[in-house]
Parts: sequence; structure tokens; C-alpha cells
Amino acid sequence: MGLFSVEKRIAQLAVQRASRLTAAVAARNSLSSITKSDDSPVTVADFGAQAIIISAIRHAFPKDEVVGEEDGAKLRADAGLRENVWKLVQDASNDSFASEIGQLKSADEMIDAIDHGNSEGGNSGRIWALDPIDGTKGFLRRGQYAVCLALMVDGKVQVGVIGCPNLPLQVGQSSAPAAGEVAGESGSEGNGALFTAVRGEGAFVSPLFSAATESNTKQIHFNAITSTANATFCESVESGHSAHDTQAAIASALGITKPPVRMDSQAKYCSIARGDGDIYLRLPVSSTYQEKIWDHAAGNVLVHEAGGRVTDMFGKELDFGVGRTLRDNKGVIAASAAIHSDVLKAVHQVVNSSN
Ligand SMILES: Nc1ncnc2c1ncn2[C@@H]1O[C@H](COP(=O)(O)OS(=O)(=O)O)[C@@H](OP(=O)(O)O)[C@H]1O
Ligand SMILES: [Mg+2]
Ligand SMILES: [Mg+2]
Ligand SMILES: [Mg+2]
Repeated sequence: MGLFSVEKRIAQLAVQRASRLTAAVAARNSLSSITKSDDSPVTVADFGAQAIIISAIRHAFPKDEVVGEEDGAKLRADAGLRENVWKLVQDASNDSFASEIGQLKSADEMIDAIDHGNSEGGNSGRIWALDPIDGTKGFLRRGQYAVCLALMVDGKVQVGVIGCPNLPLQVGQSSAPAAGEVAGESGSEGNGALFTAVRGEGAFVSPLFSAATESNTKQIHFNAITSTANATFCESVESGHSAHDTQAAIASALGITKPPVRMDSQAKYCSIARGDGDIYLRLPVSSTYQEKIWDHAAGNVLVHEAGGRVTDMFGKELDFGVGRTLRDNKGVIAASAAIHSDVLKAVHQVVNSSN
């Protein structure tokens, strides 16, 4: 058995159970959201998925800390909201994995679990980074979103698991979006993919909604690309999350002629890691925004294990051990290791010429 095999198993089961919850919500005719203090949306599915995953971690590893995106304050203040989420959690937890990942017993326990995601992070000990729904806006528009969980040990990501309910299991299995189209916007693509990586052991994909077995688990790799001109790059859907204009200039400096594939969430890391794209650019729009560790931790180890490299826009490794945010980094550049330095060069060219 490899290093972190128990952590990997627990993380997979937790992400699968949480993804069942998010998919059950997504199956409804209409989706609604609440607006958080930073103006971003959150839904019953974000709260429910965070509760399920943190309770699984506490069941298996009671001493571990968790940096989770959400907190329970809104549920404490609103009994109706709390009951809605509790019903979803109970339904999704009706599986045969209680001996491994436990089962929440009450709505109060559920809120406690959500609030346990309050770790300040840091570079010592075992800390999980959790984004219960990454790309909530994508979830709401029925595009791509991802349930993301990573284990950091002493500030370094060792395990990453990402559930993508709206991504096809195999590249080219369903009609992939044409270049320039928003991926997964139809919501009808595929039937879910579970991406898993343990440092030093490779990156893998398996079906999200059935048990991972040796026969349905496939190792994934970046495309063997040597010239950036043929590359496909992906970026956020929201122009407020990354600088689309700067990214277009970088792409053109690389000789890329294909329009970008726009996709919400860490599904971008997953797509490039399995060769369904080559480069993920995330140049900052604002000089004050600090990227959150839960938006990048799982994707970071996945890309590394698939033969890729992730740095910030200055070529620095992302430092996950400085707190809840990546405050020592600016921007994110992810690409196959073979072309990463070319991409970085183009970033410098474009950024320096615009200053
Ligand atoms: N200003 C700004 N700059 C950069 N990033 C920001 C910003 N504001 C929010 N966020 C975070 O973006 C997360 C979603 O990223 P995506 O790449 O999926 O964005 S997009 O929705 O496709 O545009 C999103 O994650 P979720 O909240 O989990 O959806 C946010 O953490
Ligand atoms: Mg996120
Ligand atoms: Mg989120
Ligand atoms: Mg959010």
C-alpha cells in the first residue's frame, strides 16, 4: 500500500458523497443562491457538501485541521435554511460507507462540522483544504463546477481529490465544446469524473458516481506537446476572476490561434492534466485580491503528478503554507512541464510591455 492510501480512500468517499448531494440539488428545476459579504454566491449545496466532507475527515482523522471556504453562521441564523441543508445531507449520506466516513447525527452536528473548516492554515502538521463547490457561479449556470479536497502536510500538498459532476469521464466521450465555447454550459455532458493524485504516485481518473476500482481507474497525463502554437488554453468564465485581455495577449505571443476554452472551477486543472487542453492562465485582475488555497490545492498536486508544472506569474511555486490565502503569490500559470518555461517567458513579455 502506498503512502497516504487511507487518506486517499477517505477523501474519495467524502468527495463522492458530497458530489451526490450537489448533483441532487443541480437536478432541481430552479437553483437559488444567497449572497455572501464579499458579494459572491453560496447555495444549500455548498453548505451540505462542506458538512459531509468535514464530518468524514473528523471521523477518520480526528486531529486534522481543515481550511474550508464556508462557515455555519447563516445556518445558525436561519432555521428554514438549516432544515433544507440537513435534509440534503441525510439523503446523500444514505450509503454503505458509514464505517469509514461516519454519518452526521443531527443538524447541530452538521453546523459544527461546517464551522470546523476554520483553520488558519500554515506550514506545520496535517491540514486539509476544502472547496465544497468550486465555481458556484458555474454550478448555478449549470456549467462546470468541482468538489475539491486536498491534504497538506507541513504546507505541501500531498493528496488531491476533485469531483467534477458535469465533466465527461473520458476525453471526447461526449461532444467536447468547440474552441471558444464555454465548456459544460449545456449541463448534459458526461456523467461525472473523479480525479485523484497522491504525490509521487501519479494522477488518475475514475467514475464519480460508482466505486473506484482498478479496472475503472485510468492514469492521466498532459499532452505530449512541444510547440506552444498548437496549444489550447483555458481560463475562467468570469472576467472578474482573471484578466482575459492580458491572457489573450499572452496566447498570441505564444503563437496560439485557437480561442480559449472558458470553464468554471478547478475542472480547468483537471482538463489540462488529462490532455483535454494544455495551458491554464489565471492572471490577476485586481492588485489586492489574494487567491484562496482551496481554489488551487487539489489541482496543484494533480497537475504535478500528470507531468505538469504550476507556478505564479513570476515563476514562483505556489506557497500553500502561509495561511488561508496564497498571499505570497500573484496569478497562476499551469502547463505541461515541457512548455511551462515558454509560457512564463510570454507572460513576462506581455506583462513588462504593458507596464
Ligand atoms: N477577484 C477574484 N479574482 C480571482 N478569483 C476570484 C475572485 N473573486 C472570487 N474568486 C474565486 O474564483 C473562484 C472560481 O474561479 P473560477 O476560475 O471557476 O472562476 S469563473 O467562475 O470560471 O470565472 C471562486 O471560487 P468559488 O467561490 O468556490 O466558486 C472564488 O474563490
Ligand atoms: Mg472556489
Ligand atoms: Mg466554493
Ligand atoms: Mg465561493
